[in-house]
Amino acid sequence: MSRSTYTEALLGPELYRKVRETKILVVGAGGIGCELLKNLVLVGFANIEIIDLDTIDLSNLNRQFLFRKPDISKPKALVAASTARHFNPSSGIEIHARHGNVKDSVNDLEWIKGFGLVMNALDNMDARRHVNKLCQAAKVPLIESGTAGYLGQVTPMIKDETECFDCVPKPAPKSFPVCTIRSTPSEPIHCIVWGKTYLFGKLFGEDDEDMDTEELDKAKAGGENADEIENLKKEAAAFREVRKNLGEEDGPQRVFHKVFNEDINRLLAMEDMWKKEGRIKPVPLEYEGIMNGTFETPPLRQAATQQSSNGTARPNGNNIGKQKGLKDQRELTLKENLELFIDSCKRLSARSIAYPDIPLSFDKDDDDTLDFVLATANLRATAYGIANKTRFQVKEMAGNIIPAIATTNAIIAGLIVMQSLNILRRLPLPSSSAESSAGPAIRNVFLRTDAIKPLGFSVPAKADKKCSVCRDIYIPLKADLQKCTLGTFVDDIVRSWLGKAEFEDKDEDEDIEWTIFEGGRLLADPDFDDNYERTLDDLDVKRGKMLTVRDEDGKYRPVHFSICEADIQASSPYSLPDTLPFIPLAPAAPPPREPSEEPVILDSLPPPANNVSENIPISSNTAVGTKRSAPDDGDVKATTEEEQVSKKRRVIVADEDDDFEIL
Ligand SMILES: Nc1ncnc2c1ncn2[C@@H]1O[C@H](COP(=O)(O)OP(=O)(O)OP(=O)(O)O)[C@@H](O)[C@H]1O
Ligand SMILES: [Zn+2]
Repeated sequence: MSRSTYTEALLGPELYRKVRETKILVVGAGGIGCELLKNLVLVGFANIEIIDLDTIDLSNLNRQFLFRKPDISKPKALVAASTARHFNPSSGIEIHARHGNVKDSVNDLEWIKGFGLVMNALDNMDARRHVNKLCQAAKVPLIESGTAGYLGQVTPMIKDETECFDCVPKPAPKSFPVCTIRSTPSEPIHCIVWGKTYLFGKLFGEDDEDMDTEELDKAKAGGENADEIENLKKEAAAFREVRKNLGEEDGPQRVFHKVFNEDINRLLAMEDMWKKEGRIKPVPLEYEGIMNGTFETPPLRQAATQQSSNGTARPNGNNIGKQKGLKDQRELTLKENLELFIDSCKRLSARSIAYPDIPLSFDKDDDDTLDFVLATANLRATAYGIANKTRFQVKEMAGNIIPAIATTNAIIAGLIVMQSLNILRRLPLPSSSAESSAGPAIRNVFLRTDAIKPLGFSVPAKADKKCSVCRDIYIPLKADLQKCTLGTFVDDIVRSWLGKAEFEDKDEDEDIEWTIFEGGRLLADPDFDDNYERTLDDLDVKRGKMLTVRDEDGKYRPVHFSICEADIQASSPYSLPDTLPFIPLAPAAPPPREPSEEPVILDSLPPPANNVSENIPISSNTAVGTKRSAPDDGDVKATTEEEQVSKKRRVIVADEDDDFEIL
């Protein structure tokens, strides 16, 4: 009896053949990816490609069971494949492992079309969106998944049948007004964000004066207190001074004095600022007093508001330090925080001096950076009468950690395989030319903390008609980029070829005018043909990118020509599909976006370590509101596609990078 006898009997010969023949792509070899790969191999999937950009870290070993200690620093995808292969040695399984970014240009539309089914096991929005777009463009079914602590989710996404990843608007990640962070914190998280994104950056990160000024000017324009903003500008200039002296013996002590004493005194001098209801004045910290135990710790703000404005002084924290328990889970005394501040400053400044060209950045797993943020946040919290946090808590909050639980990942990986079988039932055998059939219903599956019914199911929603990802038109364009000019693209491909396509509700004499974009760049429009002579290569339109074609009136859905590897046999510099697309009408333009209530936001935290859940919004690692416009490039108009479109239509179109979430 062979190893596959039972599986074959269970699935039936036809489904089992599909399992053997369908080419599967797994994106991510982390917590879910490792479990998934192991399951796929055990079920008998025989043609798998797995891609991951990362190498194995010690912290992965507690839940990514395809890895062992000697594998640390090796590429995840390669090790995962070589371990998993042995689980089913007799079955002729092929696992093609790739160490790389799924967003690399070689992973183009033609590449993704080579798969029968794609499974995401990712941890960030950016990559999820990218794979979603590729799958929608190529019409390849995608199973999206994620976990967050005890919660998890599996969501099949099938073109024209279910919503796609981008159909659902994503909530913006938590952000805070700049003045709350810089001048008037009221919660521990405000102090942590300040230590991690502001003070850390000022002392050890990239010193970007322009960005700083720009941020503060924006805050002022957005209505924040003008005096306060001027004050913050002075403070930023003073930082440049202390940063220079950080390496000296008393450098950290001078930073302490500036930040926790001088700057606080300066803020206190701004009487108006403290008149606002609910604001509690901070207390400047004193180095000598803390060190010799004479400094009187300010009362906690709850106590201060409940009692008189004088409040009751907190004990000096000397008893706190004697608490029992794990080292990381006990609260430090004020003196310990100060000592840790000085010590971590020294460690970090030694690193900065040793490698002056490499700006440091916060990493929850880097003890020096975590110690600095811990001490800084607690010192600031003390000055403002805010409760202190333990090292464990600061790590969790600063690292935006949602605990990754191996069992949750394992359950979700199992559910992905169950859904993949449902999808395979309706797909034709790769070796047959039949159309896909209406197979069993596919379901979104949720793992939740309900002891009676831990699994929930829902029928996937239909695609949102307005979704700019799954409702647009995608066309593979195999092009010799050194030969194909933009003029050829506009005249031969857009006007002649696409012009012959069927357009919904098009009048016979309607003459469509086109605008061409690549990502955020406007390359051509009816009044702008300066780039016509340039080749696509010269315009940096490379494999994996898309040339987007929009009609001037915004009547039709945009058409994206996805650049694929040139067909070497073709005599022409480009080749197109045999059939012309049908171009539907665009949905009505969205209403102008309301200005946000909080004019200036400070991006706070990086993406969480793990994935998704039913109710927990999880942010991307792309910075809030940043536009990835290309560098100015000759005649190319370096402006965003959205800006151009919105100018033309006088409609403000939401930048998709502003919206993150996860489902
Ligand atoms: N663009 C990408 N291309 C390929 N792989 C990616 C991409 N983005 C993320 N990944 C991979 O997806 C996997 C997600 O796994 P997981 O959520 O368990 O994260 P992790 O990095 O292993 O763990 P942790 O974040 O907790 O340290 C990671 O191995 C990561 O390298
Ligand atoms: Zn969609």
